[in-house]
Amino acid sequence: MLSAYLRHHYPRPKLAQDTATRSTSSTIQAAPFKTFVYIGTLSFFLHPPAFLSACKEWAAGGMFSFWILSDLVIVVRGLTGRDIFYSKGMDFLSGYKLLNPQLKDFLPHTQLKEDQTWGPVLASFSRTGLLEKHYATVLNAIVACHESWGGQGSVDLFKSMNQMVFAISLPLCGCQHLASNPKTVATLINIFDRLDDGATPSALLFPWVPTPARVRRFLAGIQLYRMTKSLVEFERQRSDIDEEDPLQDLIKQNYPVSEVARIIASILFASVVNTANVFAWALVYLEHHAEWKARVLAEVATFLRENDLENSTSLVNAMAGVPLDVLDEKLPSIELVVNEVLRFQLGPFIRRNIGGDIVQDGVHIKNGAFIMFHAADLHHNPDIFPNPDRFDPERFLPEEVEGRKIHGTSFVGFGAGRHACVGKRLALLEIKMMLVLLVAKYDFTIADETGASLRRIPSPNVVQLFKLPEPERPVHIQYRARKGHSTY
Ligand code: HEM
Repeated sequence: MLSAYLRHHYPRPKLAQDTATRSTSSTIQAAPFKTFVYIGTLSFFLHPPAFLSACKEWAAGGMFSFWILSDLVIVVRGLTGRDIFYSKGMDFLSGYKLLNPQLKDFLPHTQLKEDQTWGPVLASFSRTGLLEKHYATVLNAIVACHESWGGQGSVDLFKSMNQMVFAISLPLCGCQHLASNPKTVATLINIFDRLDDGATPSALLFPWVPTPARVRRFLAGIQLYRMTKSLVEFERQRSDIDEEDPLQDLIKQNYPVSEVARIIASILFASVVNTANVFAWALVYLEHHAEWKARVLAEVATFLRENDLENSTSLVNAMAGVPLDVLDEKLPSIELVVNEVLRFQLGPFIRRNIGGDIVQDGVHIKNGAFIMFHAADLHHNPDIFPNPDRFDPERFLPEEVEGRKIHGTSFVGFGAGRHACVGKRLALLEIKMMLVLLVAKYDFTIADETGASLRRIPSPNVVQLFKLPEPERPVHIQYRARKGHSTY
């Protein structure tokens, strides 16, 4: 009711003179939105993705700006926008902190020096050396999920992939001790669901109001702190200390427990949200494009055969013996599909300009302003990706990528520039492991929640701006163990 009232009183932006009380004093046209001194542009908070797409339509390819509380956000567009966004002097974290209340609470609080970032600490958790060390544990975590599915049935695809990636990520985040107990894993998943719940920009409004979702998040935070505290105490007493262990590193540097909890939480968020949803979307797109499904399955069959995994007495043991480099090189088609999924589904990114005023192509961005750039400005640009609505993973064949270099950075599925994703290799390896074990054990199809085949690719439900969305309606994976499948 409230949102209907607000929409009635503050309708979609129209092409008109700015009525905002503040002006950007730049050459970027300030959006003609109702702007409130203490809130900013109200319609942004009601439904951020809908607001942004309405603005894009309104601004017809041009740049526009709006207010979040007392901060100006400039949406930079096109290739000029890309150049501004990926230029020097852009702060990565303060942008996400501005808009994502969940991050605001869960990013480390320790003050860093001017030129420091959390990147190296976070990157230390995504070293593939860790994956090598925990290879068998990761494979066993996938198998444990399959065992909970049984030989035949149907489960919610996005939910179960989230559970699977969560279980894989725990040992890689230094929580191998917690990962070994399925009950603890279930509790942690529940904590993260509650932390994620209600993590929309609207939570920035009236943050003092204790809505049920906020109370749940608060309690989940305390529970996570307690679990991390016992983890840190356990790790402190361990005698078999491993020099390469990033959690041990943090403990040695005497980070407070609350800070360790926040670092582990941010790593788990970074590694789970995108990896799980990308893999789930990839299976959905494959279901819709039979020729690609056949191609991916054929590659897995060849991989199993070439590595003598087909008739192994224990697939997990045999697969743990396949070097990660081999996994990197093989199964190229699923990588092409993952890139194409990201090209379709990725949303906006945000930064804060802390490097002084910028003037480029007549656009003036003041120091301190936030800037947003939508991946679609590159990914759906027909000059860069001809016929952009067509699903065509071959766009990512090496020769095609080479041909696009004349455009500069054209694909940002794993980010670009100084904040490119540190977990890309890890994510692709995890996706390949999940794919191989899935195909080795099951025949599967993707269906809607009633069990009917998908007639079209489901619409994404874009609730959070910086997270790969899930579909509007649940999608299921229907599976049946293959006759004579490899034993785990
Ligand atoms: C398919 C899965 C993944 C996708 C699509 C993905 C995508 C991205 C993108 C687009 C960015 C850049 C964001 C920006 O420019 O604002 C990024 C950054 C980052 N990603 Fe990923 N990511 C994935 C998996 C992972 C995993 C598994 C980890 C960790 C273990 C991870 C850790 C990070 C970190 C720490 C950054 C920030 C780097 C920095 O601060 O410089 N990501 N990722």
